[in-house]
Amino acid sequence: MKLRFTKMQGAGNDFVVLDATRAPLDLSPGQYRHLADRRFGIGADQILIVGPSPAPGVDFSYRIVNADGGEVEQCGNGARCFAKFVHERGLTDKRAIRVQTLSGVIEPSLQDDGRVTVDMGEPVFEPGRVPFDAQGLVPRPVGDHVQWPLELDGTTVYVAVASMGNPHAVQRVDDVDTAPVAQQGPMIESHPRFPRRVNAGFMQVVARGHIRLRVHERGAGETLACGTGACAAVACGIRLGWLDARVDVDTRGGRLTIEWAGPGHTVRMTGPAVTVFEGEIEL
Ligand SMILES: N[C@H](CCC[C@H](N)C(=O)O)C(=O)O
Repeated sequence: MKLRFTKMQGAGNDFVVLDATRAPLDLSPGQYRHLADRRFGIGADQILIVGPSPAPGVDFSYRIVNADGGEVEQCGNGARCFAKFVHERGLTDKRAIRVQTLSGVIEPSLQDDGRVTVDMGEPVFEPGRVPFDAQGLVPRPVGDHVQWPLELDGTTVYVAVASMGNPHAVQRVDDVDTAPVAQQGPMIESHPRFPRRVNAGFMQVVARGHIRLRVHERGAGETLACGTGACAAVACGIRLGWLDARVDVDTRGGRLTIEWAGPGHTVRMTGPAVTVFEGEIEL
């Protein structure tokens, strides 16, 4: 079958976006993997499937599938690209759009400068809800948060854990450029203490309002940017006492700005969303 798609990127995190607002699309994990394949398919970190409104008061739904074919709960850079997509295709004339995801309703809004701001909801830190199995571990209190020791093949790293709808484990490093992302990323992603696996963040604190971040993503490997990873890193960094309420996050693919006023508040993320090309693929 012929499948029309739109290729988009948000700070270098790239997506194949499929319009399922008029007709349902149900591809297999193998077909999603093929679309994401950078040699035999189109190439992308994630596939986004945009669907019609699932309920009154919500404008659209959108599903996220990682390059490995697994469906996941949330995607921050994808949310910005979703908003640009529905606007550019005339599927809505709203600038603030409510969209249902597996982990709840989020609200991207298009800014005058072309960037998109998304209310990403509240971060969750309770280990059992990340989910992270903290059984038998002694946490290290830092600020008003904790870091957990994670045994990685002989070395111990200390991570803060948080969920933005999807799971994140964030560690502080001196320099992201020399951080062991390639070695530790896959070990953290599949560590047995994360029953749903996890996105592994490596954060360098440049100043209280500025970090550099690399993320080895669950189901996709290291991406040039991870929106939910930036939200999780900043929320943990604020609670650990290292960051202020507004932080510029420099990723390898571009800059995101994250704001969080602390527990009881939602996290707001602002960043770019760009359509690269449209095409059609024979599936
Ligand atoms: N790899 C993530 C999904 C995509 C998140 C990322 N691309 C973002 O911008 O938040 C996970 O398995 O939870």
